[in-house]
Amino acid sequence: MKSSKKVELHLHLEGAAPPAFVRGLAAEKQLDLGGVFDDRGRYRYNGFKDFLRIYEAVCSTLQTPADYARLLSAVLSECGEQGAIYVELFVSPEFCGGGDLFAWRDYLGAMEEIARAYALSGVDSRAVLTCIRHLGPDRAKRTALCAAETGGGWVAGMGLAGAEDVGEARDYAWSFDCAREAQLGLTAHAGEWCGPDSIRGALELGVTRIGHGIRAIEDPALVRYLADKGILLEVCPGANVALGVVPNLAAHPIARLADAGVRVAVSTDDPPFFDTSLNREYQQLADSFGWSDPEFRQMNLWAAEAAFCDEDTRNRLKQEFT
Ligand SMILES: O=c1[nH]cnc2c1ncn2[C@@H]1O[C@H](CO)[C@@H](O)[C@H]1O
Repeated sequence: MKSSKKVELHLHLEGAAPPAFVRGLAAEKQLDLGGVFDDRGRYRYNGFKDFLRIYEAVCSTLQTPADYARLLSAVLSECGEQGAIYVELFVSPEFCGGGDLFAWRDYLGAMEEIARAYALSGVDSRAVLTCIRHLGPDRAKRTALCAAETGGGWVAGMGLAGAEDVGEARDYAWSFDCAREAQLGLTAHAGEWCGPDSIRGALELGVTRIGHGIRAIEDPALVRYLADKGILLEVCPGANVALGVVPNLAAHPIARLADAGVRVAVSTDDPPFFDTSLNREYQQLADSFGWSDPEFRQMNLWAAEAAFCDEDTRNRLKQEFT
């Protein structure tokens, strides 16, 4: 498992920031992060809403394009250690210059330079610009404009994350239409905290992938629909267990969804928050469901097919898993 190549489609850039890295930035900037860390230096939070709060405290240490370049370098380095050959990162212009297009271009330029260097060493990546649901539809429009204006290269998609129970997916239709017209790939978080209707709402935005989506399992007609349409679920089992969406991995619906013909691909979401890594996710799936090389190859092939990259990259990735 350890050295096998992997595609990861659901990784929040700030959520992948190692605690030591964030402590270093806070010290440099003389920021007091208060209760962000526990006494062993790990991120501390109590439930999902508190997780979102701590996430934003972590983001407060990331203040310049250079900070984001260093973060991306640390994250892609770890992705490489875990065997990732292609990664899609959720990046939010709201955190990179407050949603302003000109500021975002500076952050993007700094990150693209790092992404190019890692691609040359075998860890290719793309960014999925992510609207933050609990900041509301007007702020999301700014992300959509950043995505539309800077899409086509490293910026390959747009997504929606944050508090899933705030508003309706259709509130974000303008932003998703804007991104679609700019030919970006589309994904949205749904069916992590809210039920099958949240997934139906996300599908109305025209997404080809769902972030999490695991509560589809409660609705057999929806499961059939996802399978028939080839909608891929970006599943993060360790995150779901850590946040208490499912009680343990054995109870996780990933295997039942895959058995029902739904395309699933495993990711780590926010690995240091959830004490996980890609290798750990694979190992735990192997232990819980008896998955081995054939299942992992299939999953990575689905991920390659659903990736928001150009066709040359897709074909190269697919060759790795066929
Ligand atoms: O597991 C998750 N579920 C929902 N939202 C998340 C998760 N992890 C991070 N974010 C949210 O994504 C945005 C940055 O990409 C942040 O708003 C963060 O709170």
